[in-house]
Amino acid sequence: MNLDAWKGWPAPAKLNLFLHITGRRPDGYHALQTVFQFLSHGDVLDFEPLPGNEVRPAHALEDVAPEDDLTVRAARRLKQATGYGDGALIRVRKVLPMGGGLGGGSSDAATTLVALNHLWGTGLSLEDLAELGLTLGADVPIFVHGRAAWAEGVGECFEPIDLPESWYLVIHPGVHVSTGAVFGDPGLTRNCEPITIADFTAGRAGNVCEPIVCKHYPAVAEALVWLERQGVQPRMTGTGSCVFAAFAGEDAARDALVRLPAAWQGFVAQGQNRSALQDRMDRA
Ligand SMILES: C[C@@](CO)(OP(=O)(O)O)[C@H](O)COP(=O)(O)OP(=O)(O)OC[C@H]1O[C@@H](n2ccc(N)nc2=O)[C@H](O)[C@@H]1O
Ligand SMILES: Nc1ncnc2c1ncn2[C@@H]1O[C@H](COP(=O)(O)OP(=O)(O)O)[C@@H](O)[C@H]1O
Repeated sequence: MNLDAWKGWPAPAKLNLFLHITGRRPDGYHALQTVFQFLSHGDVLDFEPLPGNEVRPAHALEDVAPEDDLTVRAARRLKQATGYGDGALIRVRKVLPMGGGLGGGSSDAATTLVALNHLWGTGLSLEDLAELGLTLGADVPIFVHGRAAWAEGVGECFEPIDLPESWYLVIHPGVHVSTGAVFGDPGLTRNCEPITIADFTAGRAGNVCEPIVCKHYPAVAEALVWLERQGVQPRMTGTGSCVFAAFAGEDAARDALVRLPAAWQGFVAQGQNRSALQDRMDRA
Protein backbone atom coordinates (compact mmCIF):
# COMPACT_ATOMS: atom_id res chain seq x y z
CA MET A 1 0.00 0.00 0.00
CA ASN A 2 1.34 3.48 -0.92
CA LEU A 3 1.06 5.39 2.37
CA ASP A 4 2.11 8.70 0.72
CA ALA A 5 -1.37 8.77 -0.82
CA TRP A 6 -2.80 8.95 2.74
CA LYS A 7 -0.83 12.08 3.72
CA GLY A 8 -1.23 15.80 3.13
CA TRP A 9 -4.95 16.23 2.40
CA PRO A 10 -5.84 19.96 2.44
CA ALA A 11 -8.81 21.29 4.42
CA PRO A 12 -8.97 24.95 3.31
CA ALA A 13 -10.68 27.83 5.10
CA LYS A 14 -13.70 29.62 3.66
CA LEU A 15 -14.89 33.21 3.79
CA ASN A 16 -18.52 34.31 3.70
CA LEU A 17 -18.23 37.37 1.43
CA PHE A 18 -21.65 38.46 2.71
CA LEU A 19 -24.29 36.93 4.98
CA HIS A 20 -27.99 37.82 5.04
CA ILE A 21 -30.84 36.12 6.91
CA THR A 22 -34.08 36.01 4.93
CA GLY A 23 -36.25 34.05 7.36
CA ARG A 24 -36.50 31.15 9.71
CA ARG A 25 -37.46 27.51 9.16
CA PRO A 26 -40.03 25.79 11.38
CA ASP A 27 -37.17 23.98 13.22
CA GLY A 28 -35.68 27.37 14.22
CA TYR A 29 -32.75 27.25 11.77
CA HIS A 30 -32.18 30.48 9.88
CA ALA A 31 -32.53 30.70 6.09
CA LEU A 32 -29.45 32.42 4.71
CA GLN A 33 -28.14 34.03 1.57
CA THR A 34 -24.36 33.97 1.39
CA VAL A 35 -21.36 33.63 -0.90
CA PHE A 36 -18.59 31.18 -0.04
CA GLN A 37 -15.06 31.47 -1.35
CA PHE A 38 -12.14 29.24 -0.35
CA LEU A 39 -8.73 30.43 0.81
CA SER A 40 -5.23 29.22 -0.04
CA HIS A 41 -4.73 28.58 3.68
CA GLY A 42 -6.03 25.84 5.92
CA ASP A 43 -5.55 22.68 7.94
CA VAL A 44 -3.83 19.60 6.56
CA LEU A 45 -4.96 16.04 7.35
CA ASP A 46 -2.96 12.81 7.34
CA PHE A 47 -4.59 9.40 7.53
CA GLU A 48 -3.27 5.94 8.40
CA PRO A 49 -5.12 2.68 7.93
CA LEU A 50 -6.11 0.91 11.16
CA PRO A 51 -7.37 -2.66 11.29
CA GLY A 52 -10.83 -3.45 12.65
CA ASN A 53 -13.40 -0.82 13.47
CA GLU A 54 -11.07 1.65 15.15
CA VAL A 55 -11.40 5.31 14.11
CA ARG A 56 -9.47 7.72 16.29
CA PRO A 57 -7.63 11.05 16.19
CA ALA A 58 -3.82 11.01 16.47
CA HIS A 59 -4.17 13.72 19.13
CA ALA A 60 -7.10 15.50 20.79
CA LEU A 61 -7.95 19.04 19.69
CA GLU A 62 -8.21 21.67 22.42
CA ASP A 63 -11.65 21.53 24.09
CA VAL A 64 -12.92 18.86 21.67
CA ALA A 65 -13.47 15.31 22.99
CA PRO A 66 -12.16 12.69 20.52
CA GLU A 67 -15.73 11.38 20.03
CA ASP A 68 -16.93 14.88 19.06
CA ASP A 69 -14.08 15.61 16.64
CA LEU A 70 -15.78 16.24 13.31
CA THR A 71 -13.14 14.17 11.47
CA VAL A 72 -13.87 11.12 13.64
CA ARG A 73 -17.62 11.63 13.24
CA ALA A 74 -17.23 11.99 9.46
CA ALA A 75 -15.16 8.78 9.17
CA ARG A 76 -17.67 6.84 11.28
CA ARG A 77 -20.57 8.19 9.22
CA LEU A 78 -18.81 6.99 6.04
CA LYS A 79 -18.24 3.52 7.51
CA GLN A 80 -21.89 3.32 8.56
CA ALA A 81 -23.13 4.39 5.13
CA THR A 82 -20.92 1.98 3.18
CA GLY A 83 -20.36 -0.94 5.55
CA TYR A 84 -16.57 -0.51 5.18
CA GLY A 85 -14.89 -2.88 7.64
CA ASP A 86 -11.58 -1.24 8.64
CA GLY A 87 -10.64 1.96 10.45
CA ALA A 88 -8.35 4.98 10.32
CA LEU A 89 -6.04 7.10 12.43
CA ILE A 90 -6.63 10.78 11.63
CA ARG A 91 -4.05 13.49 12.26
CA VAL A 92 -5.24 17.09 11.90
CA ARG A 93 -2.40 19.57 11.46
CA LYS A 94 -4.50 22.42 12.84
CA VAL A 95 -3.81 25.89 11.49
CA LEU A 96 -7.27 27.49 11.48
CA PRO A 97 -8.64 29.08 14.65
CA MET A 98 -11.68 27.23 15.99
CA GLY A 99 -14.96 29.13 16.16
CA GLY A 100 -13.51 31.84 13.94
CA GLY A 101 -16.07 31.69 11.11
CA LEU A 102 -13.45 30.17 8.76
CA GLY A 103 -15.22 26.81 8.75
CA GLY A 104 -12.22 24.74 9.86
CA GLY A 105 -14.28 22.02 11.55
CA SER A 106 -16.60 21.66 8.55
CA SER A 107 -13.64 21.65 6.16
CA ASP A 108 -11.85 18.95 8.21
CA ALA A 109 -15.04 16.86 8.08
CA ALA A 110 -15.42 17.33 4.31
CA THR A 111 -11.78 16.44 3.64
CA THR A 112 -12.15 13.30 5.78
CA LEU A 113 -15.21 12.22 3.76
CA VAL A 114 -13.61 12.89 0.36
CA ALA A 115 -10.18 11.45 1.26
CA LEU A 116 -11.35 8.27 3.00
CA ASN A 117 -13.96 7.59 0.32
CA HIS A 118 -11.06 7.64 -2.16
CA LEU A 119 -8.54 5.76 0.03
CA TRP A 120 -11.01 3.12 1.21
CA GLY A 121 -12.47 2.73 -2.28
CA THR A 122 -16.00 3.08 -0.94
CA GLY A 123 -17.20 4.65 -4.21
CA LEU A 124 -19.74 7.24 -3.01
CA SER A 125 -20.44 10.18 -5.35
CA LEU A 126 -19.75 13.79 -4.31
CA GLU A 127 -23.55 14.21 -3.96
CA ASP A 128 -23.70 11.21 -1.57
CA LEU A 129 -20.78 12.60 0.46
CA ALA A 130 -22.38 16.07 0.59
CA GLU A 131 -25.61 14.53 1.89
CA LEU A 132 -23.70 12.63 4.60
CA GLY A 133 -21.80 15.83 5.39
CA LEU A 134 -24.93 17.91 5.86
CA THR A 135 -25.76 15.78 8.92
CA LEU A 136 -22.46 16.99 10.45
CA GLY A 137 -22.72 20.71 9.65
CA ALA A 138 -24.43 23.11 7.26
CA ASP A 139 -21.19 24.12 5.52
CA VAL A 140 -19.82 20.60 4.93
CA PRO A 141 -21.52 20.11 1.50
CA ILE A 142 -19.89 23.28 0.15
CA PHE A 143 -16.47 22.02 1.20
CA VAL A 144 -17.17 18.57 -0.31
CA HIS A 145 -17.98 20.13 -3.70
CA GLY A 146 -15.08 22.60 -3.43
CA ARG A 147 -16.49 25.31 -5.73
CA ALA A 148 -17.00 28.94 -4.68
CA ALA A 149 -20.76 29.23 -4.41
CA TRP A 150 -23.83 31.37 -4.02
CA ALA A 151 -25.73 29.58 -1.23
CA GLU A 152 -29.23 29.68 0.18
CA GLY A 153 -31.28 27.68 2.68
CA VAL A 154 -29.06 26.70 5.59
CA GLY A 155 -26.25 26.32 3.06
CA GLU A 156 -27.47 23.14 1.34
CA CYS A 157 -28.77 24.89 -1.84
CA PHE A 158 -25.87 26.31 -3.78
CA GLU A 159 -24.60 27.04 -7.25
CA PRO A 160 -21.05 27.76 -8.41
CA ILE A 161 -20.10 31.41 -8.82
CA ASP A 162 -17.02 32.98 -10.44
CA LEU A 163 -15.42 35.57 -8.20
CA PRO A 164 -12.27 37.68 -8.38
CA GLU A 165 -9.53 35.62 -6.69
CA SER A 166 -8.44 38.54 -4.51
CA TRP A 167 -5.67 38.62 -1.92
CA TYR A 168 -7.10 38.93 1.57
CA LEU A 169 -5.78 39.86 4.96
CA VAL A 170 -7.69 37.85 7.56
CA ILE A 171 -7.55 38.90 11.22
CA HIS A 172 -8.41 36.75 14.21
CA PRO A 173 -9.14 39.26 16.99
CA GLY A 174 -8.42 36.73 19.74
CA VAL A 175 -12.01 35.91 20.75
CA HIS A 176 -14.22 32.88 20.06
CA VAL A 177 -17.82 33.47 19.05
CA SER A 178 -20.57 30.87 19.51
CA THR A 179 -22.62 30.46 16.32
CA GLY A 180 -25.65 29.41 18.39
CA ALA A 181 -25.45 32.52 20.58
CA VAL A 182 -25.37 34.85 17.54
CA PHE A 183 -28.35 33.13 15.92
CA GLY A 184 -30.19 33.27 19.26
CA ASP A 185 -29.68 37.04 19.73
CA PRO A 186 -33.01 38.93 19.80
CA GLY A 187 -31.42 41.93 18.02
CA LEU A 188 -30.38 39.92 14.93
CA THR A 189 -31.90 41.12 11.61
CA ARG A 190 -33.82 38.12 10.31
CA ASN A 191 -35.95 39.67 7.57
CA CYS A 192 -33.56 40.73 4.82
CA GLU A 193 -35.19 41.09 1.40
CA PRO A 194 -33.72 38.37 -0.84
CA ILE A 195 -31.03 39.85 -3.09
CA THR A 196 -29.60 38.80 -6.46
CA ILE A 197 -26.04 38.08 -7.51
CA ALA A 198 -26.10 41.48 -9.28
CA ASP A 199 -26.92 43.20 -5.94
CA PHE A 200 -23.98 41.40 -4.32
CA THR A 201 -21.62 42.35 -7.16
CA ALA A 202 -22.74 45.99 -6.87
CA GLY A 203 -21.86 45.95 -3.15
CA ARG A 204 -25.44 45.95 -1.84
CA ALA A 205 -24.72 43.20 0.70
CA GLY A 206 -23.22 42.92 4.18
CA ASN A 207 -23.04 40.60 7.16
CA VAL A 208 -26.07 40.95 9.47
CA CYS A 209 -24.21 39.16 12.29
CA GLU A 210 -21.56 41.92 12.43
CA PRO A 211 -23.43 44.41 14.68
CA ILE A 212 -24.40 41.64 17.14
CA VAL A 213 -20.86 40.27 17.41
CA CYS A 214 -19.35 43.79 17.62
CA LYS A 215 -21.69 44.62 20.53
CA HIS A 216 -20.58 41.59 22.56
CA TYR A 217 -16.94 41.47 21.41
CA PRO A 218 -15.35 44.95 21.15
CA ALA A 219 -12.15 43.39 19.74
CA VAL A 220 -14.07 42.44 16.58
CA ALA A 221 -15.32 46.01 16.16
CA GLU A 222 -11.76 47.31 16.69
CA ALA A 223 -10.36 44.94 14.07
CA LEU A 224 -12.99 46.13 11.55
CA VAL A 225 -12.12 49.79 12.26
CA TRP A 226 -8.39 49.03 11.94
CA LEU A 227 -8.94 47.42 8.51
CA GLU A 228 -11.02 50.38 7.36
CA ARG A 229 -8.13 52.68 8.29
CA GLN A 230 -5.92 50.71 5.88
CA GLY A 231 -8.19 52.01 3.11
CA VAL A 232 -10.03 48.76 2.40
CA GLN A 233 -13.61 47.56 2.84
CA PRO A 234 -13.71 45.30 5.95
CA ARG A 235 -16.16 42.48 6.67
CA MET A 236 -16.70 39.70 9.21
CA THR A 237 -16.90 36.09 7.97
CA GLY A 238 -19.82 33.88 9.07
CA THR A 239 -20.75 34.44 12.69
CA GLY A 240 -17.22 35.66 13.43
CA SER A 241 -14.90 36.25 14.99
CA CYS A 242 -12.51 36.64 12.05
CA VAL A 243 -12.66 39.74 9.87
CA PHE A 244 -11.10 40.23 6.44
CA ALA A 245 -10.62 42.60 3.53
CA ALA A 246 -9.49 42.26 -0.07
CA PHE A 247 -6.33 44.24 -0.95
CA ALA A 248 -5.02 45.44 -4.31
CA GLY A 249 -2.58 42.52 -4.41
CA GLU A 250 -0.47 40.14 -2.31
CA ASP A 251 2.18 42.78 -1.51
CA ALA A 252 -0.38 45.30 -0.25
CA ALA A 253 -1.99 42.63 1.97
CA ARG A 254 1.42 41.59 3.34
CA ASP A 255 2.38 45.24 4.05
CA ALA A 256 -0.81 45.61 6.10
CA LEU A 257 -0.07 42.34 7.94
CA VAL A 258 3.27 43.80 9.07
CA ARG A 259 1.39 46.75 10.63
CA LEU A 260 -1.12 44.49 12.46
CA PRO A 261 -1.36 45.25 16.20
CA ALA A 262 0.42 42.56 18.23
CA ALA A 263 -2.76 41.59 20.14
CA TRP A 264 -4.25 40.01 17.01
CA GLN A 265 -3.23 37.12 14.79
CA GLY A 266 -3.47 37.51 11.04
CA PHE A 267 -2.62 35.81 7.79
CA VAL A 268 -2.60 36.64 4.09
CA ALA A 269 -4.25 34.24 1.64
CA GLN A 270 -5.67 34.23 -1.86
CA GLY A 271 -9.36 33.64 -2.55
CA GLN A 272 -9.92 30.47 -4.59
CA ASN A 273 -12.95 29.51 -6.68
CA ARG A 274 -11.76 25.91 -6.70
CA SER A 275 -10.58 24.50 -3.40
CA ALA A 276 -7.21 22.88 -2.75
CA LEU A 277 -9.12 19.68 -1.93
CA GLN A 278 -10.38 19.52 -5.54
CA ASP A 279 -6.84 19.99 -6.84
CA ARG A 280 -5.65 17.18 -4.58
CA MET A 281 -8.41 14.88 -5.87
CA ASP A 282 -7.33 15.62 -9.44
CA ARG A 283 -3.80 14.47 -8.59
CA ALA A 284 -4.98 11.38 -6.66
C1 LIG B 1 -23.64 30.70 9.49
C2 LIG B 1 -22.40 29.96 9.13
C3 LIG B 1 -21.98 30.43 7.72
O1 LIG B 1 -20.92 29.76 7.19
O2 LIG B 1 -21.46 30.36 10.08
P1 LIG B 1 -20.04 29.92 10.70
O3 LIG B 1 -20.33 28.83 11.71
O4 LIG B 1 -19.16 29.47 9.62
O5 LIG B 1 -19.55 31.14 11.39
C4 LIG B 1 -22.68 28.44 9.11
O6 LIG B 1 -23.60 28.14 8.09
C5 LIG B 1 -23.16 27.86 10.41
O7 LIG B 1 -23.45 26.49 10.19
P2 LIG B 1 -23.08 25.33 11.23
O8 LIG B 1 -21.60 25.30 11.40
O9 LIG B 1 -23.75 24.09 10.81
O10 LIG B 1 -23.74 25.88 12.52
P3 LIG B 1 -23.69 25.22 13.97
O11 LIG B 1 -22.42 25.59 14.65
O12 LIG B 1 -24.04 23.78 13.90
O13 LIG B 1 -24.93 26.03 14.60
C6 LIG B 1 -25.08 26.23 15.94
C7 LIG B 1 -26.48 26.71 16.16
O14 LIG B 1 -26.74 27.93 15.42
C8 LIG B 1 -28.08 27.96 14.97
N1 LIG B 1 -28.13 28.08 13.50
C9 LIG B 1 -27.09 27.66 12.72
C10 LIG B 1 -27.15 27.80 11.34
C11 LIG B 1 -28.32 28.38 10.77
N2 LIG B 1 -28.44 28.52 9.44
N3 LIG B 1 -29.33 28.78 11.57
C12 LIG B 1 -29.25 28.65 12.92
O15 LIG B 1 -30.17 29.03 13.62
C13 LIG B 1 -28.74 26.68 15.46
O16 LIG B 1 -29.36 26.96 16.70
C14 LIG B 1 -27.56 25.74 15.68
O17 LIG B 1 -27.82 24.76 16.65
N1 LIG C 1 -11.83 18.96 13.65
C1 LIG C 1 -12.38 20.07 14.19
N2 LIG C 1 -11.86 21.28 13.92
C2 LIG C 1 -12.42 22.40 14.44
N3 LIG C 1 -13.46 22.44 15.26
C3 LIG C 1 -14.02 21.26 15.56
C4 LIG C 1 -13.51 20.04 15.05
N4 LIG C 1 -14.26 19.07 15.53
C5 LIG C 1 -15.20 19.65 16.30
N5 LIG C 1 -15.07 20.98 16.33
C6 LIG C 1 -15.94 21.94 17.05
O1 LIG C 1 -16.59 22.79 16.07
C7 LIG C 1 -16.60 24.15 16.50
C8 LIG C 1 -16.65 25.09 15.30
O2 LIG C 1 -15.43 25.08 14.69
P1 LIG C 1 -15.04 25.77 13.30
O3 LIG C 1 -15.72 25.07 12.17
O4 LIG C 1 -13.57 25.81 13.22
O5 LIG C 1 -15.58 27.24 13.46
P2 LIG C 1 -16.63 28.07 12.65
O6 LIG C 1 -17.90 27.22 12.50
O7 LIG C 1 -16.85 29.30 13.48
O8 LIG C 1 -16.02 28.39 11.34
C9 LIG C 1 -15.35 24.28 17.36
O9 LIG C 1 -15.46 25.29 18.32
C10 LIG C 1 -15.20 22.89 17.99
O10 LIG C 1 -15.87 22.83 19.23
